[in-house]
Amino acid sequence: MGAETMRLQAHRLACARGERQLFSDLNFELQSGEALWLKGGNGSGKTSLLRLLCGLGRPLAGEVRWNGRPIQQLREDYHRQLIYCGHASAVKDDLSAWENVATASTLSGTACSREQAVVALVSVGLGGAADLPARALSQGQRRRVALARLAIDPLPPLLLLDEPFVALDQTAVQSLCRTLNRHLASGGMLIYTTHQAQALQARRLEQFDLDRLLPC
Ligand SMILES: Nc1ncnc2c1ncn2[C@@H]1O[C@H](COP(=O)(O)OP(=O)(O)OP(=O)(O)O)[C@@H](O)[C@H]1O
Repeated sequence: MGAETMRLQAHRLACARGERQLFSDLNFELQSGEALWLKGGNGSGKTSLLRLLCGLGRPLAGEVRWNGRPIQQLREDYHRQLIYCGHASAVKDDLSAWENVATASTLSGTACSREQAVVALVSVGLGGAADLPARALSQGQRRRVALARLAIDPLPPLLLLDEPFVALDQTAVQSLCRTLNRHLASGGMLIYTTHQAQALQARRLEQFDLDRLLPC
């Protein structure tokens, strides 16, 4: 990741879904080694905000900036800087668990062998399912397949994780926390949602509660 200081900024962001405006004038800045915990009740806009931050959604107003430049200008250059792990895990039914991990890693710029993918699956407690087609896995297991990508180094600097701890047992939660803490300690950045506090360590760990934003 290098010693370069990275910076993600949300600048006066406003977001609407359907007829409803979820938030406006939302601002924050995140730098290397820092984490942001997005809090808020169901429907408060956490997923919508993560989608704006990774460029999958367009804000009603304001902009997301990476190292001072709007992400709309950076496009692929920005996408290579991040992993977005959404609610609905992007796992392909026809591929085996290890093929899913290797494909996700390769597509995000880190070549991955079968052996590396299996080691990553072991770290999320799924080593025994490496050769099973994803369609044969439970929702929790599919989630672990998606998260196994995070166990393959090097990771891009920015991780955007929507409810990463859901459906994981205690061992898998601890393993994921270790991975995320390593990422933060090496200068990576993390934005995540969760309804349960986790033992994450960062140079700065901010909480942002979408329920506490002023009504639009
Ligand atoms: N595709 C869509 N079209 C219209 N409205 C949507 C769409 N997706 C989400 N919404 C609405 O936007 C609001 C915020 O949804 P969002 O998924 O961002 O909330 P959340 O905080 O992530 O919720 P949860 O904790 O339940 O995952 C909700 O009221 C939801 O109904």
